[in-house]
Amino acid sequence: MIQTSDSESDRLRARQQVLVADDNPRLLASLASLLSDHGFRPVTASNGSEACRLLQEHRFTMALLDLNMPGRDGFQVMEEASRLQPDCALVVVSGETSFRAVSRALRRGASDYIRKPFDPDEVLATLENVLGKQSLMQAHEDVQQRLEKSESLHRYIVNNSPDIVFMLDGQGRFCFLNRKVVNLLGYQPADLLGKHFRLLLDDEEASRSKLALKNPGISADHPVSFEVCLRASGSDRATRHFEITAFPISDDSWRTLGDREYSDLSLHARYYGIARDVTERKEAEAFISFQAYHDLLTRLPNRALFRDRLNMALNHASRHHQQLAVMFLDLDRFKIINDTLGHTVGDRLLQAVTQRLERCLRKGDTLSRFGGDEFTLLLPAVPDREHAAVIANKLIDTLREPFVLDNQDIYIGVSIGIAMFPEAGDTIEHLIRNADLAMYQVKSRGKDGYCFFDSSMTVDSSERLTLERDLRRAISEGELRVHYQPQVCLRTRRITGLEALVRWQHPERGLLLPADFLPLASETNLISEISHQVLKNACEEVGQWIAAGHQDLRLAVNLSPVQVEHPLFTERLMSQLRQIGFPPANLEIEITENVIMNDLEQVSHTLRELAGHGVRIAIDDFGTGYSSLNYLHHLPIHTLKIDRSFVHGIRSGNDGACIVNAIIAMAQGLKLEIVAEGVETQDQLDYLSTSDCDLVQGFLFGRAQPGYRVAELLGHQALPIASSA
Ligand SMILES: Nc1nc2c(ncn2[C@@H]2O[C@H](COP(=O)(O)O[C@H]3[C@@H](O)[C@H](n4cnc5c(=O)[nH]c(N)nc54)O[C@@H]3COP(=O)(O)O)[C@@H](O)[C@H]2O)c(=O)[nH]1
Repeated sequence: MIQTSDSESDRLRARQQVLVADDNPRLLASLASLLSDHGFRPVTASNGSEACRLLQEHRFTMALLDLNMPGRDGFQVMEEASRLQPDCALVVVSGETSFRAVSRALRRGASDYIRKPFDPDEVLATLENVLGKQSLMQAHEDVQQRLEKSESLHRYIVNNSPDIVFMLDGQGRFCFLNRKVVNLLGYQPADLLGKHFRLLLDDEEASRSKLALKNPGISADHPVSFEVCLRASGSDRATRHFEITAFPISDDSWRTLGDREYSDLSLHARYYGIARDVTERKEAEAFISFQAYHDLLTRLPNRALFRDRLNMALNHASRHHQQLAVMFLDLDRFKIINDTLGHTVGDRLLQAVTQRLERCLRKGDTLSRFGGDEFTLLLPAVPDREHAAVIANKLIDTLREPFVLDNQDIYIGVSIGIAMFPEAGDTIEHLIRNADLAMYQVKSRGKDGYCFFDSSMTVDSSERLTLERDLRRAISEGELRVHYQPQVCLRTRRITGLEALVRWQHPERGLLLPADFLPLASETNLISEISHQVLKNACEEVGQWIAAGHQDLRLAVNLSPVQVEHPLFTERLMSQLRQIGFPPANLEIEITENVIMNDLEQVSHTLRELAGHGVRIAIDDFGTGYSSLNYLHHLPIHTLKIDRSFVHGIRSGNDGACIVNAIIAMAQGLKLEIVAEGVETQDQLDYLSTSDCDLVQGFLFGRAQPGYRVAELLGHQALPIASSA
C-alpha cells in the first residue's frame, strides 16, 4: 500500500470526485457523508441509470457501486464505466456476497469488494488502498512515458544523424546500425546485422580497419579515426568514402540503460563507431588534384604531370641504359580553323585529335597537352629511332584523315619533332626544347611530317631571343631587302621572270640569307609579316619596271604555308595588288607540293580563286615533296619548277637526268611551263636546252641581286653567263 502523509492524503482526496450509486437512500446518504467527511467529493446516484448518466457528464476517480439496483444494475454500470472512463477505479459495495457475484464483479474490473452493511473504516481503508494503487500506477505510467519519450528522442537523434552509427561485437560483426545506412549505402540495417564489417570493405582496407580497432591505445576519450571506401549495396552503386571514428565500449557505458533491446546489445556490443560520408570532400579533393595535373578540355596530363612522368622515365632509362623518345607535336592549320570556325569547333577538334592520337599509343606512353594546339608525347621504352619513326608516322597518318565536325570535313595535319634520350639531351628541359626545335624544322619545310633533333638545330636560347628581338626590329625598321634572281628563257636567253628572295641587311652581321632567320620567323609567326613586306616591296619595284615597258616581266614570290592557308588570303592579296597597281597576270606565286597536300581542299579553293584573278601558280621544288600527281590534273597550275637536286643530277649521273626528262615530258603533256632551278654549269644548261625545258634559273645566270642591279640586266637582249657561276 502506498504510504502517504496526512496532508498529502488530504490533498489527493480533495481532488477526487467519487461516484456513489445505491438504491437505498439511507445507505447512499451515509456513504456520501462518510466520503465528504474525509475530504472526498461524492456525487450520488440513486439507481443504475442515473449513475450511467453521471458517468457521461463527469469525470470520476472512483465509483462505489451497489450491485442490485432497479433498472440498470451495478454490473451494467461497471460496463459503462469501463467503456467511458477506463481509469476510474470501481469498488463494489453490496449485500450480495456469493462467490459468483464477487468473482463476476472482479472480472468486470472491480478493484475491491465491500460487504454491506459496511464498516466505515473498511470503506475508508479500501478507498485509500485503491487510491494508493492508482497513484502507483500513475507514477509507473509517467516513468514509462518519460522512458518512451526519451527513447524515441534518442532513436530519432541516432536515426537522423547525418552519419552511420554502428556497433560491433567482439568478432567485428554488426550488432547495431542506424537507418542512415539505407540512404548512404543502400542496405537495410537487417541486411547487415550479424554480418562482419569486412563485407563492406576490400581485403586491404578490412585488414587496415581491423588493426585500427585492435590498437591498444584507443578508448572513448581517444577514439581511432581512419578513412575507408565502403561498398554500397547492388552492383550499380559506386563505392563511397567514409571517415570512421570508433572506440571500444566499456561495461560502465550500459549502466544507465535497462531496456531489453539495450541489455541484449550490452551483452554483445564491444565497439561503437560513426561513419561519416566524406565522398563529396574526397571527390572535390580528387578534382582539384586532377585539375592541377590535367588539361580539362582533353583530360590529358598537363605540362606539370608530363614533366613528372618524364623525370621518372629518365631515371629508369638511365639506370637500365635504355633509350626513350620525347615528341613535340604541333597541329598544322589549327589556328586558322579556330579563327574561322570558332572556338567551340576548335575545342571539339582538339578533343577528337586527342582521341585519335591516344588510339596510336600503348599503356605506359604519356600524351600531354602542352598548351594551345601543342602536345608532347613520352615513349618511355623505345628501342631505337626507327621505332619512334614508326609511331610518328602512325600519328601523322591518323590525323590526315578528315575530321567531321558540324557536318563538314576538317583537314588538319601535324608536325612532329623527336628528341631521343640520351643523344638529344639528358634532362627534361633539353629533351622538350630539342623536340620543339626539331618540330620547327618540320614546320619550316612545309609541315606535316616528323624530324629527329640533331645538334645543328641548336641555337643558344639567348641567341634566339636576341635574333627574335632583332627580327622584329628589322621588320619595323625596314631592314629587310628584296633580291631578285632572273628566270631566263632557254630559247631567247632573255629574262622573262624574276624570283623575289628576301634578305636581311643586319646592321652588325651584314647581309643575311633566309636560312639564317626564316626558321625562327616561322616559329614566331613573323613569317607572314615578312612575306607580306616582300610581296609589297617586290610588287612596287617590279611594277615600275613593268610600267616602264617590260609588260611581260613576271614576278615570282615565295609564300609561307600560313599565308596560303588563310581563308582571306586571296581577298587581301588582290586588294594589295589593286592598291599598288600591279597586274595580277604578271604575278606568279610559288608553293610546294606539301603545302597543297596539307590541306588539299582549302588550298585548292585558294588556288582556284587566284587563278580566277589571273595570278599564275608555280609548284616549287617539284619532285621532292609528298605528293599525289593527281592534283596536277585538277588544280590550276601553270608552272613546275624542277628542284635543283635533280638538275645537279644531270651532271653526276643518269638518274637525275632521267627524272628531269620524266618531269619535262609530264609537264609537256599537261601543258605546264617548266623552270629548271639551280642551273650552275654549262653542261646542265646544254642538256636542258636539248630537252624542251622552257626557263632556267641558277647561279650560271646570276645569284639573287638587289633591284638596281637587276634593272640594268633587264635591258640585255640575251643574258650573259655570270662570271661568278
Ligand atoms: N615565304 C618566303 N620564303 C622565302 C622568301 N625568300 C626566300 N624564301 C625561302 O627561302 C629559301 C632559300 O632562299 P635563298 O637562300 O634565297 O635561296 C634561293 C636561291 O639563292 C637558291 N639558288 C638559286 N640558284 C641556285 C643555284 O644555282 N645553286 C644553289 N645552290 N642555290 C641556288 O635557291 C633558292 C631559291 O629556290 P626556290 O625558292 O626553290 O626557287 C627559298 O627556297 C624560299 O623557300 C620569302 O620572301 N618568303
